[in-house]
Amino acid sequence: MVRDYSAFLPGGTPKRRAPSALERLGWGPAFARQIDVDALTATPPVRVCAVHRSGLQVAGDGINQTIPPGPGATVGDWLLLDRVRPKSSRVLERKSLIKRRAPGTGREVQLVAANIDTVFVVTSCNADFNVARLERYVALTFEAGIDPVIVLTKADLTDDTASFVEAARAVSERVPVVALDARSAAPVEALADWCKPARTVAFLGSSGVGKSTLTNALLDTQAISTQGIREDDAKGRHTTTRRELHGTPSGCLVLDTPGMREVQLTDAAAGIADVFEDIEALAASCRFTDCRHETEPGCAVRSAIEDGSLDASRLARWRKLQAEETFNSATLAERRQKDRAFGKLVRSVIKAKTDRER
Ligand SMILES: Nc1nc2c(ncn2[C@@H]2O[C@H](COP(=O)(O)OP(=O)(O)OP(=O)(O)O)[C@@H](O)[C@H]2O)c(=O)[nH]1
Ligand SMILES: [Zn+2]
Repeated sequence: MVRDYSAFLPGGTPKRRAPSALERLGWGPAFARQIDVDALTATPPVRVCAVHRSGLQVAGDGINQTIPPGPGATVGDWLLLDRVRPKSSRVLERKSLIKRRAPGTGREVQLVAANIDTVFVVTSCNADFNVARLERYVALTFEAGIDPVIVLTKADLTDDTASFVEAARAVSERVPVVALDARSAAPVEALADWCKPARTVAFLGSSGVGKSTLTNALLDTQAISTQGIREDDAKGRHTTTRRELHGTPSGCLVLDTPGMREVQLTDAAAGIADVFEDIEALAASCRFTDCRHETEPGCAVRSAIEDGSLDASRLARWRKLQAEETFNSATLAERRQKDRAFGKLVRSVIKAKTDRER
C-alpha cells in the first residue's frame, strides 16, 4: 500500500492551486462541460461583466474588450467569443436566468442577469419588513433557478430580531435567514457560506433596505475590469453603468443591477409552487383534484387551518400571488392576441391602399 505522507513533511503541504483567470470570473464544470478543447482555443470563453448602451464588456483569460450588443446575452452570461464576428458569439447554457417582461404593448422578454448562484433577498427589521413581499421575491428567485437567502438588515435598530427572523423563516423551509447590521464588518462573515470563490451573488430588495451597504461591505475597491465600466454619455461625460459584476477579495462576484427590482411575477407558477410547497402538498391530498379549498368536503388545506398547522393568512397570500401571476400571464396572452389582430388590421389597410394604387 502506498501512502502519501507529503503533507507531513516540512513544506510538503499540498498547495491549493491558484484559481485560473477564468475561474476567478466564475468559470466552472457546468460551462466547461459544454465545449471541447478545440473550441476553447478557437472561440475562447468570456464572461459578460457589464452591459452598456454601446455594447457588452467581456472578460476572459487575457481578454478584456467591449463587443457590440447582439448575441442575446446579458450580464453574467458566458460566451464563446467569435473574434471575427463577436455578434455571432455563442451563449453557453445558463445555470440560472432572471428575466422580465418589458413594460409596453409588446412586452417582450428582457434578460436581466444570468448565472447567479445566490440571490440575497434583503429586507430590514423595521417597517419595510413584509412577509408577502419576501414570498414574492423568493418565488421569483426560485423561478429563475437560483438559491435564495433572506438577509434581514438593520438588526441593530430593533430589540426583537428574533421575531423578524422567525417570521422570515416561515417563508420557506428551504431558505436560510440571516440577520445583521449591514454597516458593520458582519456581512463578510455572515454571508461567507454563499460568497465563495467563483460564485456569483446578487442583492434583491426594495429601496433603502441596505443593498448598496451590503455590496460595499463585501467589496474591496478592486472591481473586476475597472476599465470599461465607464462609458461616455452624449455630452462626453463619463457615467458609470450599474449593470456589472464586481470581484470581492474572497474571490466571489457580486452583480449590481437595478433592473432586478422591476421583475414582475409573470410566468412564475413554478417559483410560487416552490415557496408554498407546504400548501401544495396539502392540496394534493384534498379529496377533489380541483378543490378550491373553500367549502368542499375532504379539504386537507381547510383542515390544516382548523387544526392550526397552517396559517390562514399564508393561504390568503398564496391565493393572492397566484391570482396576480395568473393575471399577469393572462394579460400577456390577451395582449398577444390583440397585437395579432392589430397586425392583421395594419396589413389589410396596407393591402387596400396598394390595391387602390394599382
Ligand atoms: N442602522 C442601520 N442602517 C443601515 C443598515 N443597512 C443600511 N443602513 C442604512 O440605510 C440607508 C439605505 O441603505 P442603502 O444601502 O443605500 O440601501 P439600498 O437598498 O442600496 O437602497 P437603493 O440604492 O435605493 O436601492 C443608508 O443610510 C444605510 O446606511 C443597517 O443594517 N443598520
Ligand atoms: Zn382543498
